[in-house]
Amino acid sequence: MNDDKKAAALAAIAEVRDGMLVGLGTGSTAAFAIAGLGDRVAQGLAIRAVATSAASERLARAAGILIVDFAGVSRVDLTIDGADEIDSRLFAIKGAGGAMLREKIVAASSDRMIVIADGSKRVARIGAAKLPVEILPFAAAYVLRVLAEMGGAPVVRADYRTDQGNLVADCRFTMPDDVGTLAATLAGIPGVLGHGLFLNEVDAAYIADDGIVTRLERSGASA
Ligand SMILES: O=C[C@H](O)[C@H](O)[C@H](O)COP(=O)(O)O
Repeated sequence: MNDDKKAAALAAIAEVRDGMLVGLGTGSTAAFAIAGLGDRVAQGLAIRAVATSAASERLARAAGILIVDFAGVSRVDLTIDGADEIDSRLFAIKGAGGAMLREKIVAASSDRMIVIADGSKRVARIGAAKLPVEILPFAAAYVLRVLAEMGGAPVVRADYRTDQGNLVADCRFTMPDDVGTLAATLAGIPGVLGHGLFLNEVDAAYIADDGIVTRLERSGASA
């Protein structure tokens, strides 16, 4: 599985060119991309990067990648990130590592966003993975009530805060056909700061099975 994570990551970082501002994802698959980019930087690749988590920022700095503060960045050239599930529509569930809020912001700012994954993440339709929801602590009881009333059976991660100091509740919704309505409803709950449904952000996916990397493009093209 790790070999496939690495294969997908190395295929995706081949898209990174000199001068790019690169969004660095979070998680074990993104870590392979960060390490691979570090190797290319050591060989002369000139890039700057923004990180979607404190953990990825640490990894990137240790790998010799120049990190800039995303607060001053309005546009990223290319973001490479992992996912917990991805389907052929390039709908993804993210956030098992709790980084989905920053990940979605950086993805939204990116001209191109690539998901990298081993084949275990590829599904016919997203929905089996837990759907993480980031909650302002002040709003916790109210938001948890609403999520429960929506059928999400929320479970708050114990002893856990996001990089922004917020709570995460993992939900189990029966994924409707109209998943966009679920995404919009969740985003509209006062006190919800973000959630792990990525429906519009992913432009391409590199998915590796037994060393064979398949590229899916939002247009439907595959290589
Ligand atoms: O919050 C975590 C991120 O969304 C990760 O990109 C996602 O959970 C995939 O992580 P991994 O590559 O470790 O499976």
